Amino acid sequence: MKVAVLGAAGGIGQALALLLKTQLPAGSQLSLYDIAPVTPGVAVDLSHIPTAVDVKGFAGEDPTPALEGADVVLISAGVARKPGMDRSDLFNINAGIVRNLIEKVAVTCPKALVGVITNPVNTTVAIAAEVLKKAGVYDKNRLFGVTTLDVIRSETFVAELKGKNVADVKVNVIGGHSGVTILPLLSQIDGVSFTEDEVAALTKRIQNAGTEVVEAKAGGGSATLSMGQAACRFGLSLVRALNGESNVVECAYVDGGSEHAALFAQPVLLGKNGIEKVLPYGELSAFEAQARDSMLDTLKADIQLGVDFVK
Ligand SMILES: NC(=O)C1=CN([C@@H]2O[C@H](COP(=O)(O)OP(=O)(O)OC[C@H]3O[C@@H](n4cnc5c(N)ncnc54)[C@H](O)[C@@H]3O)[C@@H](O)[C@H]2O)C=CC1
Ligand SMILES: O=C([O-])CC(=O)C(=O)O
Repeated sequence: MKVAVLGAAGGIGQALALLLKTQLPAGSQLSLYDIAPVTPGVAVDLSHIPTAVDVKGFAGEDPTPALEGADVVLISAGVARKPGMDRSDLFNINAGIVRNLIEKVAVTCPKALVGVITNPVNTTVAIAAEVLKKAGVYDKNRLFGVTTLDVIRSETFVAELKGKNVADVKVNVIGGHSGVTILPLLSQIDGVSFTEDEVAALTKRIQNAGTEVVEAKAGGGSATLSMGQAACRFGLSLVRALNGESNVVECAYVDGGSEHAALFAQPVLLGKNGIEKVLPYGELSAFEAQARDSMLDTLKADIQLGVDFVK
């Protein structure tokens, strides 16, 4: 199994690479790529950790050597927010970065499962899909926007608020990955109930959690460590499914035939070819149904921006 991380010298990339080095199954290969010249050194550093995961690092303009033979590609290359910015403000720089990287994926490892972390995810996944279509290698079951951070935040905040063991709290988050498009399905959590005020406040906190980190870091970037953990969880789920494990389910932002938008985050069953089945997200409360419906204009506009960028 070979996992490639693009953007591997960055805040997310290094945290993710560390977690993968310690948690990938024995015999896996970890391939790190970044334009930053330090990247081979990041790989040497990780290679001193005693696990049976082989790490190689690549820098420079061309990601091809890092992508050769990759089964899973996780992309966190690009710029991060500073206070006062929206995720959409990252579009100008990150759109081109994702397009260029996916062009290489399309040529070098078109069958890989690709997880896009780079923001604005609502748009960068649309860009990735269009680039893969143009190259004639698009398989909607193999492309994912990584929204796992919204899931782990929801689980953490709910456990904190309700005094639960976080290991027992499971939350699905649907929609997209920015502001009002992030919709945690709090009404469905087993054994937990909320007042209307709690639902409103908690939903808002989850939607603004990225900004909470950006402001706390005060110009030093956005979530990197929690995102490293989230991306590791998602990447390991892809690996487990590729290895034939059954019942591997994650929420992700996918082209899953949603009635709501061309790309929509919801739970998916993962298998050897990526998405095995898009799962229904279940019944919504009145609050959630209203929130879902009112996010759709924003989500569709974000997607269209990506489609237009490639055309
Ligand atoms: N999906 C999600 O839930 C989240 C997404 N993000 C996004 O992830 C991205 C990365 O964030 P950080 O790691 O904190 O940023 P960072 O600035 O620490 O790292 C980004 C890395 O990308 C590299 N890079 C830039 N252009 C590249 C290219 N063409 N090819 C390869 N590498 C390239 C840089 O050299 C740098 O090492 C941002 O767009 C951020 O908004 C951040 C948190 C959560
Ligand atoms: O908010 C940001 O810019 C980074 C991000 O996507 C998150 O933390 O959810």
